[in-house]
Formats: sequence, C-alpha cells, structure tokens
Amino acid sequence: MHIPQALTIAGSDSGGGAGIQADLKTFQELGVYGMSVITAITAQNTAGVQGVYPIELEGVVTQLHSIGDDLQPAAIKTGMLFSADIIHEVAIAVRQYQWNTLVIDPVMVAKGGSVLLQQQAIQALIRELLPLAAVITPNVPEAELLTGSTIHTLKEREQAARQLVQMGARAAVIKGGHDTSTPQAMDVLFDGKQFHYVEYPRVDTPHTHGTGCTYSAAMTAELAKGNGLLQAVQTAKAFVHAAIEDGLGIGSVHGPTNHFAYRQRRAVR
Ligand SMILES: Nc1ncnc2c1ncn2[C@@H]1O[C@H](COP(=O)(O)OP(=O)(O)OP(=O)(O)O)[C@@H](O)[C@H]1O
Ligand SMILES: Cc1ncc(CO)c(N)n1
Repeated sequence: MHIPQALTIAGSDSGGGAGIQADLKTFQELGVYGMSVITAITAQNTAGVQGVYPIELEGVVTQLHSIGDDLQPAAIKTGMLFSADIIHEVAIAVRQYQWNTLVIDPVMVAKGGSVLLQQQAIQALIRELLPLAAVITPNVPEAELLTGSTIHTLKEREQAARQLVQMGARAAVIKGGHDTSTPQAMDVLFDGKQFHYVEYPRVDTPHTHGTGCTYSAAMTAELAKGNGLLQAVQTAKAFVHAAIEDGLGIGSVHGPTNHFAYRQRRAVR
C-alpha cells in the first residue's frame, strides 16, 4: 500500500491548535503520513503565548538529516522558523534532499502579537527560502512585510501575489482572513500565469487559533497526494472552512479549529 508522506518544519503549540500539532492532525485527517522537524517549543494556549523556547540549531539540523537520510516526504511545509540561522539550515536541507514541493507559511506573529519570527530573519526568509517555494501563503500583514508594499484593495493583493512570484516563489496565495470588510473570506492564488479566487462566507467566531497552519498543512497534504496546486488550494479551503465553522469550543479565549470536521462531514454525506 502506498501512503503519501508529508513533512512539517514548524514550532510546537502546547495548546494543540496551531503549529506542529495542527499540521500533523491535518495530515492524518487527509490520509497522509506526517513527519515533523520541531524548530521551537511554544508554551501556548487559547489565551496567548506564555513562552517561546527555540531548539538549539544542532537539534534542528539533526532532525532535518534524520528525515532526509531515510524518509521521502512528497511535500514539505514550513511554519514557525523563528531565526535566520534556522532558515539558513532549512534552505540547505531543502536543496540537498530536493524537497521540491515546498509550501511556505511565513508565520511571523501569533494572533495575540507574540513574535514567532525574529525581525532580522525576514530578509533570510526572502533571500534563502522564498525562491525554493512551490507556493507561499502569507496573510495580508505578512505579505506587506515580504513585499514592502501596503495592501488595502484586491488589486493590491493581486499585485503582491505577482510580486512574490517575481521574488522567486512559483506561486502565492494571499489570504483574506484578516479583511473583515467583506462578508466573504477570499484568498487570491497567483499560479505564475493566472489569478484564482477561492472563497467561502466569513464565519463570525473568535475561535480561529491555528487557521493559517491548518490551511497550509491541508495544501501540503493534497500536494503530497499528487494533486495540482489549484485543486490542493480548493480542498485546503474546504478543510479549513469546515474546521472554523464547526469550532470545538475548547479553552477560554481564541479556541482551536475542528480538525475532525471535514472528514466527519464527508462521512455523513
Ligand atoms: N472567520 C473566518 N471565516 C472563514 N474563513 C476564515 C476566517 N478566518 C480565516 N479564514 C480563512 O482561513 C484561512 C487561513 O487564513 P488566516 O488569514 O486566518 O491565516 P493566518 O492569519 O495566517 O492564521 P494564523 O493566525 O493561524 O497564522 C484562509 O483561507 C482564510 O480565508
Ligand atoms: C507554534 C505556532 N506556529 C504558528 C502559529 C500561528 O498561528 C502559532 N500561534 N504557533
């Protein structure tokens, strides 16, 4: 039996809603065998981030080699990378092991404002990792920092997606989760040739902890199965929308999404 395999390189979220935990749950729900390289431990819950503890560089490098020397992930995603040094080592491993289907979720700050990527690491992300990306999935504030442009309108989002491709990514998805001015949560995909618009109604809920991680992990899982990018983005959008809509009501503040929801809905159909 062939099981598609995927790798996440990201931070641990003790609360289980974002980071490595969200990624592995999403891989499993979509029928993909998940592996992980942990870059940092965060002490985190639905109220916020209580602590960030980066893994020492040698520990990250050894994990990368443990995977690359033995296992063959068909798709890889990055989430919280924290430092320029970690980004540098990840870029070396991506090239060495020819991890060509790379999804970059350029995680920079948690929803409560805690720093998950050091300021001086943004340039390393742009220079070293972005040119290796099959797709990069920033939200609007992340896209602004990566491109150096302010983004208010749809035209500006399209321009930013095009610019990220000019900067070396093969494709870019600019997410619309932060734009509460429209009733639709619309994401713009530029695949290097064309724009595609993937949207679902915005869900009025405080329980959106880990949406970005879950979305990019679902995309990675679908790419690991051999699906094309547009199909992967569409399935990922359906997955994260179900996860937001059927929120679990766990924790006291910004609860996690429901990683079971997409599979459970399909089972009852
Ligand atoms: N309230 C909502 N209702 C419906 N869809 C949403 C909502 N919030 C976010 N989304 C969708 O969830 C996906 C993840 O986007 P989001 O903008 O939340 O990512 P993010 O800000 O990177 O998340 P994170 O804070 O977890 O890093 C996108 O497809 C976005 O459109
Ligand atoms: C570990 C981790 N990665 C990513 C995010 C962004 O949601 C988070 N809150 N925590």
